[in-house]
Amino acid sequence: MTTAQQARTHAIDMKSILRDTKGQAETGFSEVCIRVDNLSLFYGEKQALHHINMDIQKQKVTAYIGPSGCGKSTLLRCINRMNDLVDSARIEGRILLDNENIYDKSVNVAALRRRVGMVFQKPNPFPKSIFENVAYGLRIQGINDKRTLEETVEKALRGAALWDEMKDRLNDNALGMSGGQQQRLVIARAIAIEPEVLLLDEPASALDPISTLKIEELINELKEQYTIVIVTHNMQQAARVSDLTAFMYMGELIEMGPTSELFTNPKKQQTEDYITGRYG
Ligand SMILES: Nc1ncnc2c1ncn2[C@@H]1O[C@H](COP(=O)(O)OP(=O)(O)OP(=O)(O)O)[C@@H](O)[C@H]1O
Repeated sequence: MTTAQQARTHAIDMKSILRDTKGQAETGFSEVCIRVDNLSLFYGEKQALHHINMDIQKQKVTAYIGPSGCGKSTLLRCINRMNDLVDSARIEGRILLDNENIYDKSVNVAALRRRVGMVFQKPNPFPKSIFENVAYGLRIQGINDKRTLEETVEKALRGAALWDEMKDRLNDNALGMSGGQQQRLVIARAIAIEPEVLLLDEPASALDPISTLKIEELINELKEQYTIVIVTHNMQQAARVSDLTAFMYMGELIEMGPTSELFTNPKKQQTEDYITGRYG
């Protein structure tokens, strides 16, 4: 197949994914949850994000796509100030969460991270029981009441579609779970403390296709309650799970819009080139 034919086939594939994906057609916008306002980020001298402006809608899934190194994870990590942990990182601009600048000096970063949970590419359960992994966030808040812990763990495991599989194994070590189960456990750990926002950094890239499907189904369910931002390398995945997609290139936000529109009718040539597989 020639490159042009491959690109056309790819575009047709994307259209069928979008057509088959329930709920994708509704582009009704909800309230703004997070406003990224003229955000730039520097690692030392190197500028990794350039004047990003973006609104993230409440209880929608927003996907960040773009070639490797374009700044997707950096931008994601800015939303719960994980970049504070990188000494060389410096930001300019603001990120408003429910209208409050999360970079304001008065902000308590631990409290912010309770409101904005994060799940990484590689599942990172603690070497503890399944129960204690999910209860962890409550315990560090000083909550040790047995009944409260049990209720919360059950609710979080149900929320992460793991309860039925794990209810008889709650005392087993979490490291004995499969990779897909571990990733859902980590999601359960994140939702146990009832954050408002969930940041998912390529949550399925280390998983097999069945576990990936489960994570995608879970994302669809979680958005009823949470605002979700997901970084993904996989455009089909972005098309399947997200309501809105942001395409980034070399630290800039090139285009953002309803996922179905961005994939079928991109406004910028760079977006079109990327989604039709011409680069990246
Ligand atoms: N801790 C760091 N220190 C210095 N530079 C960094 C750091 N983290 C990322 N970068 C650089 O910032 C740029 C953006 O990286 P980032 O990881 O955000 O991109 P990405 O789009 O998520 O990439 P990928 O898809 O490969 O994960 C890259 O040039 C990267 O090398």
